[in-house]
Amino acid sequence: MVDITLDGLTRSFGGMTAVNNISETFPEGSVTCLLGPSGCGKTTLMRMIAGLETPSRGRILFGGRDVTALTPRQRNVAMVFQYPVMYRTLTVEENIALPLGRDRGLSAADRQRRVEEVLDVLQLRKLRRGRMAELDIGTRQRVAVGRSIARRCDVILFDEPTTNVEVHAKLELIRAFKQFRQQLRQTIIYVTHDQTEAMTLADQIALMQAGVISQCAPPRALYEKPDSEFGGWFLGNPGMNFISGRVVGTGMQFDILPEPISMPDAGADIRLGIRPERIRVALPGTPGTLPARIERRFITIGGQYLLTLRIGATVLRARVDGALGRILGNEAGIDCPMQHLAFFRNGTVMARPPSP
Ligand SMILES: Nc1ncnc2c1ncn2[C@@H]1O[C@H](COP(=O)(O)OP(=O)(O)OP(=O)(O)O)[C@@H](O)[C@H]1O
Repeated sequence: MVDITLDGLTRSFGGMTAVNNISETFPEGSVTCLLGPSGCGKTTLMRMIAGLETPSRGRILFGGRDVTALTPRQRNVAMVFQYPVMYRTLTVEENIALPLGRDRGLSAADRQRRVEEVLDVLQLRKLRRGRMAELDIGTRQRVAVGRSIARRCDVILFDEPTTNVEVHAKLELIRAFKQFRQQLRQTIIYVTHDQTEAMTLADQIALMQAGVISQCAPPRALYEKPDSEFGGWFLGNPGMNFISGRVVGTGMQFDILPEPISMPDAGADIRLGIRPERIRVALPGTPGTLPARIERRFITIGGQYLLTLRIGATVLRARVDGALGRILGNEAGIDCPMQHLAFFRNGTVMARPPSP
């Protein structure tokens, strides 16, 4: 097992910088998801780690060894792409075994043992004699994963492997991924723009924006304590609410709070953030709540309601369970508990948030 260190890694294309001076370490045996909006540099970063793209500046180290100048094979990495690269006329078993043939150090018995192990872990045993051409894309992708893990590389890189897979096969693939993760602890980098996938699979998420990693943290920590408004907005469906306030004396007044907050360095550049599910919504007039108008509502797949609320000049979104959502009219009472508030100055979380 190796950890992966990026040291000032940069890649420019002409005047455009796709990856900008990234320094980060991904621990050995962990799954790191590179997550971010389209064009933020995820694929370019992954291709550099793979050895398919040459950095303009900076170094890549595997377990402390500088691999920047090495080819993908010399780096001992395996890759799984959006479109699995397969030999369509070969069987599942033959496809998994193929890359093992290049390993001269493996005996025929060892090779077979590895294939059997992969067939078990990915639940492909029944399909072992099936030809690739006959399989759906989700199963083909599972075989591609099998090929990558059979080689026992130090590092496996996944580039949006579930993008073209239909939803049921996708769940199957994710289940298989988690299964082999428990058994073989290789270091994995997984590129995705699907936050649910990242939250499910990752030990840590490297959230990218415009060529940099804006935050790298375990999924829960990233969700609960984003470093930036970008993190609060990008994660969550819908993302965090951001609310501007008014400076009053030595504090700030926000429409969603009953009292001004004392803040010696108050300023219009400060915004308050709260996640939709952290807002307590109650029947109008409930003690401890402020009156809010319900402007819109719709029911979500899980049966919850997503409400658009107005309170003074502030509009925010909140989630409520179905039972309450059904009986609410046009008014509600809301309470935004202090422990669920985040404060941002110019888009960056404040190191010392104010207290009430
Ligand atoms: N070979 C290239 N030549 C020129 N520009 C490139 C090249 N490869 C990537 N870029 C640019 O670099 C930026 C980052 O691209 P990249 O594919 O890494 O982003 P991404 O986050 O993977 O996006 P997506 O989620 O859409 O795949 C984009 O603006 C892209 O147009």
